[in-house]
Amino acid sequence: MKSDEGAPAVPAAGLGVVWQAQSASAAAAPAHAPGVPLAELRRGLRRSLIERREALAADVCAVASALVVAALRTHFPQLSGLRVGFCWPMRNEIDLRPLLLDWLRAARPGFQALLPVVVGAAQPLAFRAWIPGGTGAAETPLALDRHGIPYPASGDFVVPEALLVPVNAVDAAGYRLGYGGGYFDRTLAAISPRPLAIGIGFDFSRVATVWPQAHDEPLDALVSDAAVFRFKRHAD
Ligand SMILES: Nc1nc2c(c(=O)[nH]1)N(C=O)[C@@H](CNc1ccc(C(=O)N[C@@H](CCC(=O)O)C(=O)O)cc1)CN2
Ligand SMILES: Nc1ncnc2c1ncn2[C@@H]1O[C@H](COP(=O)(O)OP(=O)(O)OP(=O)(O)O)[C@@H](O)[C@H]1O
Repeated sequence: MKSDEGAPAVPAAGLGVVWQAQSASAAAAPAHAPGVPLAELRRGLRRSLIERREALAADVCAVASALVVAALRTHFPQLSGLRVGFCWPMRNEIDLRPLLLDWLRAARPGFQALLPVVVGAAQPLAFRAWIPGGTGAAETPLALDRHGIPYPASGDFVVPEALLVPVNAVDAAGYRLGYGGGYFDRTLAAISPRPLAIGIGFDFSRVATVWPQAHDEPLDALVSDAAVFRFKRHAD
């Protein structure tokens, strides 16, 4: 299969799917250190999991990325025909670029790879198409945003149908912690219809609770290097 050339040899269908109920009660914070403000607990959890990931060796990150890519191919094949937002990896995040590049080369009608554009600190993210070199089409010029992350410097804004959302922590109900900017929560709340939201991260990012807040938007699924988790919606 041409599109898999160069990909590390990992089992494509070896990862199981776990269904988890996303109940209203799961959103109620369970017992925690009495007297410690939730914002502080969330900050501490975010910091410790980012530190754990940043301490990983490059080859560990590469293997985890290959496993996540294999699971996305197997369990979410519909993504290859959608407008898919993903993130340029930073600080040892899972690297999805080889997958998006494969899907660009496959050129299924309707597919676009989109990168976020930070428009403003309290704004939802916008998205622009990413076309890397070597696809035959004009390459998208990248610039660095206020956080030092590459983003497409020009092009129309495009509304994503699915978002591959990096997680620093994710809980049993599908709530996540990012970097504390609130960007993805604002983005998921702003786009209608709501895009399919798939969390992407290391399996050690899974925790019992992130003490979700009123503004937190739950994920539909999480793909880690160990399994695929689907968060079932309960009719509220
Ligand atoms: N690779 C990648 N790109 C992404 C995201 C992401 O999670 N991963 N984002 C996902 O939303 C957006 C960027 N969000 C970010 C939010 C905060 C910081 C940041 O550096 N925050 C400071 C602390 C800020 C504060 O003082 O509160 C830090 O972590 O040091 C970086 C990116 C869009 N691009
Ligand atoms: N829909 C929203 N409307 C207004 N403010 C919001 C919204 N969503 C999040 N925020 C604000 O953003 C701030 C950070 O939120 P939170 O700690 O959940 O970020 P995060 O999910 O870790 O960040 P990110 O999505 O950027 O990775 C909070 O102070 C919150 O009030």
